[in-house]
Amino acid sequence: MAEKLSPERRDEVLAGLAGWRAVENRDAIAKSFRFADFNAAFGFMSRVALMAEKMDHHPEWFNVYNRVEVLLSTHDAGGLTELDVRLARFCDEAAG
Ligand SMILES: C[C@H](O)[C@H](O)[C@H]1CNC2=NC(N)=NC(=O)C2=N1
Repeated sequence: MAEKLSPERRDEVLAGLAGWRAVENRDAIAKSFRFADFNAAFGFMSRVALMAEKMDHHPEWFNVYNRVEVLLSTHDAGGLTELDVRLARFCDEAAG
């Protein structure tokens, strides 16, 4: 199982991930993505979903029309791990 990030690594990760923020009262990161329309938002979600399955690491997310709120945390570890960092980077790539 992946290990929780050290406080130092957590700070470093947050500084390096544009638009991602620490979630209050939870060891997790979140970002709000906005797209041109629902089609673009759902395309993004499809790309992330396929990667999430491959990684066996899944986002918590919420979609309304062109907006996708993504929250990442490793449930098995009870907090942030390198798996979340990897999926966050993929989300940024998949958003274009
Ligand atoms: C049983 C299964 O492997 C686990 O529930 C996986 C699936 N996807 C997961 N996704 C996330 N974000 N965290 C997990 O701990 C996790 N665990």
